[in-house]
Amino acid sequence: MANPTFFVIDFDSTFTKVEALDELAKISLQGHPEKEERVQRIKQITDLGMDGSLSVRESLQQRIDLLQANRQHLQALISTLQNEVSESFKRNREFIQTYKDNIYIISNGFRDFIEPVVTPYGIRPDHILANSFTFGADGAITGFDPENVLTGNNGKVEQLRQLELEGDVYVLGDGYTDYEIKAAGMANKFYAFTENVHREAIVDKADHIAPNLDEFLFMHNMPRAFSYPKHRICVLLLENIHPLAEEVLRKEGFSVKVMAGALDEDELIEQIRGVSFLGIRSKTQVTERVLKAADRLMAIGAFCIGTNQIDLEAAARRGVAVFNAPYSNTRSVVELTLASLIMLMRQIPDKSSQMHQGIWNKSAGGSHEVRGKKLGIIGYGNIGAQLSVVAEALGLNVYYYDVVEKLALGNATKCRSLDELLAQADILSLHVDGRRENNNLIGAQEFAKMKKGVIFLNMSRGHVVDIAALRKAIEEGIVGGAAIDVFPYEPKANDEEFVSELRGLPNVLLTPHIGGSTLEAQRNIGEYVPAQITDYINTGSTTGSVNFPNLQLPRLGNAHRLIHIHHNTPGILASINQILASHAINITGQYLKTNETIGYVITDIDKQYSQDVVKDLKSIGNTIKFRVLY
Ligand SMILES: NC(=O)c1ccc[n+]([C@@H]2O[C@H](COP(=O)([O-])OP(=O)(O)OC[C@H]3O[C@@H](n4cnc5c(N)ncnc54)[C@H](O)[C@@H]3O)[C@@H](O)[C@H]2O)c1
Ligand SMILES: O=C(O)[C@H](O)COP(=O)(O)O
Repeated sequence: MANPTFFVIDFDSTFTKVEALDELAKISLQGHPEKEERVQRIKQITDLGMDGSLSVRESLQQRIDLLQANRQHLQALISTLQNEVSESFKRNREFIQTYKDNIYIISNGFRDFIEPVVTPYGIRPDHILANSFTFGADGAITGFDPENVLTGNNGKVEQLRQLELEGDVYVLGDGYTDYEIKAAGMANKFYAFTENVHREAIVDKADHIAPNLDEFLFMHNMPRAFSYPKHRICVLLLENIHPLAEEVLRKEGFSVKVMAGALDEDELIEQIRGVSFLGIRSKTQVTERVLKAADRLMAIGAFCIGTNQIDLEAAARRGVAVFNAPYSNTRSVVELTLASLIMLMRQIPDKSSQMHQGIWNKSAGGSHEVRGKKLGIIGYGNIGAQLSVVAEALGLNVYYYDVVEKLALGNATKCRSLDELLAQADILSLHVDGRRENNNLIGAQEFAKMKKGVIFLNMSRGHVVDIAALRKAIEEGIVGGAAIDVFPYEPKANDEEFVSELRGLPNVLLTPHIGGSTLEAQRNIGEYVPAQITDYINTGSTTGSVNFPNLQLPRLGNAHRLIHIHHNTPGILASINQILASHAINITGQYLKTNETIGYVITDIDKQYSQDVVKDLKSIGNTIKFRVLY
């Protein structure tokens, strides 16, 4: 900053999360018969003072009269306040220490408790301007020093005037008396500090809103704990993601918007602007068009297993990392698959609906045990393999087919081709992933190769099965029963009708894509994906990403981390290092990994460097994204 700049910071509800006199009331009125009424009354008086509806002097005297406090209570108050320092002040000590000669705490509160709270952070005692209590002979607080300029109306303004600061003055506070300083022309700008309280009347008058100290320091490019304030990171969560995800991400400090259903392409294009992290499930299609419109997108979290709904390649090309939750609902799908196949083997869908119509049809006809039957698993990945193990425990003989080499678990038998599997299975269960090549993997030709009366299940993706061919196979008796959980088109939200050729067919169990929809699975996913995303945003770690090279990074020590994402072309690492060398920068750690699409370079460097380095690094050819972390 060119001019000397002075920072005037309020104490109550700004430096600390709480109003000190409210806290003192809780302590001093302990056991008092009117405690609750008095505490409430004191809070009301505090608010009236903050809004500017009551004079400072009246507000102080009325509260002191109600408090009945003494010196001992003050000791307890100081301990409370030391634990209640605002989080963003706690983490930004470096700013306070660097600018200690330019920072003033100006408060209508009392030096008696302010000084022990703020000086450990580096605030100079002579830069604390506040009131002071008067005490009786017995140690009781009787009032305040009436000579102190801060007891009067416009006290903070008067105090500023007396300081005769020469330079720019920025005021950071949550109350009316802080705004008054700017209104009186004694400050260049007033920042409404809303980390602890959001007073509409004050926010309306402010030049800027500072949701925390991080924002203020970011705006002025001053030493700070976070390179980028977290509340500026916008998260959009769609498709009824478990509320735990929202809770975790909010706690992390991000701004979170939640929407219940899925969005179509155009709707998503409208919503995606400004979003840094998008959370979806299986329904929302993240296409190249969506990614093109995403001006700030850093990461996508698929709060499910499948990621075929996302154009992973296009996301990588645009430097957007994608994460999912493998294994998290695997067990849920396995349980539903097993339950469904038993139901179908006993013709329960029909029996149950007959019962609902009042028809008692007790008969063993067409009903079979699963024990000893051949279960054919198509796709022996995480779900297929777990199904294999649990199904064997039920006495099923497991056969499987996978496009990649997979070792058999337990007593399962590997088939060398899909046809080999289709020809012998009594029950066929699909657990392939939703890659494009699997479109209509099972159609008329495949049904024709199956045993007559086969039980057919699809819990993978809707487009993997030709639905018209399945309907025909059911009508012709090739398929003796089917459980279908996924469909080529699925309703966007619960209020949309489900339309399908499969409705009304005998011994067909239709479920609304709920294979992974158990509270256990959704809770796990709600916790797992936000953890991955925050790790990526906070440290650059890409462990578990499905489209970025996977790099697990050490915690950032006393350094800044440069994150460089580029198209995978030769020579980028050399260019990065040339630039760092030309600026004589000390590298404390460096990591590189590439995949077919992108290269990911992490460089930890000493904290002292000129901003030209950042400019130079951003201008390296083939750079996709660059950010600095600390
Ligand atoms: N119904 C639901 O609610 C639900 C829940 C979870 C997962 N799913 C779906 O299930 C799929 C499988 O999940 P997973 O965790 O087991 O995934 P996975 O990636 O571990 O397993 C998929 C397996 O299918 C194999 N495969 C792919 N195409 C094949 C083909 N044409 N023929 C034979 N094998 C093929 C792969 O090689 C892989 O081994 C997910 O991709 C998702 O689409 C659905
Ligand atoms: O891929 C998955 O995990 C499943 O298809 C479940 O998707 P959902 O979260 O949309 O139910």
